[in-house]
Formats: sequence, structure tokens, C-alpha cells
Amino acid sequence: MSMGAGAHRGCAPALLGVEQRAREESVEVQVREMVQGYGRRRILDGVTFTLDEGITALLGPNGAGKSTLMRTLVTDLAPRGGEVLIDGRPVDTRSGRHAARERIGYLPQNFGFDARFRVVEYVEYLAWLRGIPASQRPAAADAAIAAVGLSNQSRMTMGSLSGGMRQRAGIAGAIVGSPQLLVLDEPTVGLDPSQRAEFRRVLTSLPTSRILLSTHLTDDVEAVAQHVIVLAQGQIAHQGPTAELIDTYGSVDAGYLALVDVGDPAGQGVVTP
Ligand SMILES: Nc1ncnc2c1ncn2[C@@H]1O[C@H](COP(=O)(O)OP(=O)(O)OP(=O)(O)O)[C@@H](O)[C@H]1O
Repeated sequence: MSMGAGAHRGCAPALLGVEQRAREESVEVQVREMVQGYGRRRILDGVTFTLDEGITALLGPNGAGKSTLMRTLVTDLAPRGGEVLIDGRPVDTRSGRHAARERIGYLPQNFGFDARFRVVEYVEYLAWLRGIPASQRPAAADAAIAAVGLSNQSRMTMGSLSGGMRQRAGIAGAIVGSPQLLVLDEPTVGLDPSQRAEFRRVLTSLPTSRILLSTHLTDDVEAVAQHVIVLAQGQIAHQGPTAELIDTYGSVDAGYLALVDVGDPAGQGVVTP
């Protein structure tokens, strides 16, 4: 079975140059005893991990807090306790947040866009949001669009794209300007099998140093992720190489079921392996 064997290989030619930087630069991501919640409700309770190089899949039951963890990592939510460090700098300081945002590309679960935007306009808009200078935006957008294989569709409006193409446009927006860390929240939801295969191809060809990907699809994990993090009961129930999980349990699916009581909708029923 291939576990991201193609990762970081076969980079699209358009990535060379501006995006070569991402391959050369790396980013350190450390989360220590992080606490997060909404109102009085605690969702994450002492989450600790370091993100390894390559693609890491984030698994967990519905409501376990995967999106909440990702939003905290990308500085959308300030941690309530503990630390999130990007290259050693806490993201809850003004300068740390600013530095982190320059290094992070983020695709939220239901990303918003104006359906009338052309693909190139959408990606250039995200380049502007990320503070890329005006003179560099067209080249950065073209490179990102080429990397996801949408160059021929770059003048199409977002509203006229198929679901798979729209996801790829979302990824182009997330990778514009060559972030070293890419955070993708359930990017394969709603894609058909061939669109998912195409998505995996794009993902494994990116030069991004670290990718964190949440998904419910364990075959996606086996296909692209070298590492797995399982979130349950507000904490990390498991972290390690995908190969190790498969060696121990026979498959990612079996490992996940052994680590997490998926019958518990609140994700509160982790079983110690
Ligand atoms: N903005 C919010 N305000 C209040 N509660 C929230 C908010 N966002 C999420 N929650 C709650 O926090 C818990 C964790 O949600 P989160 O979306 O992080 O889980 P998840 O693991 O990503 O779930 P899923 O797999 O269904 O996407 C859920 O109970 C959810 O209802």
C-alpha cells in the first residue's frame, strides 16, 4: 500500500522559482498543553503535539474539535491556555500572529467565495489578504493555479466550477505565496472518487513543508498521509506514522476504531488501546 509515496515529488514546473522557497524553508509547529473552548464549554483540554514534516492526517469523531484545533493553529482563535508556537514564536502575540499568518495557508471546511469571482480573481484576492505585494500577486496566483491544474479554467467564475474544481481553486487560494504550513479542513468532502483521486495527486505534488489535513476518509489517510493524529476526549489519543498504525491494527480504519469510540457523538469515549 502506498502511503504518500508520491508526496513532495513531481512538483509542477510552475512551482519552481517563487515556490521553490517553500521546499527550502521549513516551519516548526509546536502545540503544548493547549486549551480551547467556546463560552463555558471546553473543547480541547491539554493538546500537545509537534507537527512532523510531510502530510499529517487529523482524525477524530464528529465534534471532537478538529476544526477548533485548526482554527487555533491558523490564529483564527487565540488559545485559552497552553501554547501554540510557529517557529518558536507564540501565535497569541501580535508579532507572532503576523509572522504565523505569513507562513500558513488555510482552507476552511466551508470556504466562502463570491460566485461571480473568476478563479484568478479569487486567488489574487487571497494573495492580497495574505499581504503579498501587488506586483507579485499575478505571478503568485498563476503559479498556485497551475499547481492545482486549473490554468485552463482560471478565467471561469467560481460559481460555474464543478465541486472538484472548486476544491482545487480553494487549495490554490490556500497555497498562493508558498506558505510553509498548509491547513486543510475536510477538503475532500463532497468530491466523487475521481475528483478525490485528482485531489490526492495535487496534494502530494505540493512542495509545502508541512500539511495538516482533517478528514473522515481513512482511505485518504492511507493514500497521502505519512503521519496520523487522532483527536478524542479533548486530547490527542494517538500520534505516529501511518505505517505504524497499519502495522499495529491492520489498517487505518481498524486503528481508528480501536482508538476512538465512534458511537459517542460527542467524541468523549476514547478507549485506551
Ligand atoms: N463557534 C462555535 N461556537 C460554539 N460552539 C462551537 C463553535 N464551533 C464549534 N463548536 C462546537 O465545538 C465542538 C467541536 O466542534 P469542531 O467543529 O471543532 O469539531 P470537528 O471535530 O471539526 O467536527 P466535524 O468532524 O463534525 O467537522 C462541537 O460540539 C461544536 O458544536
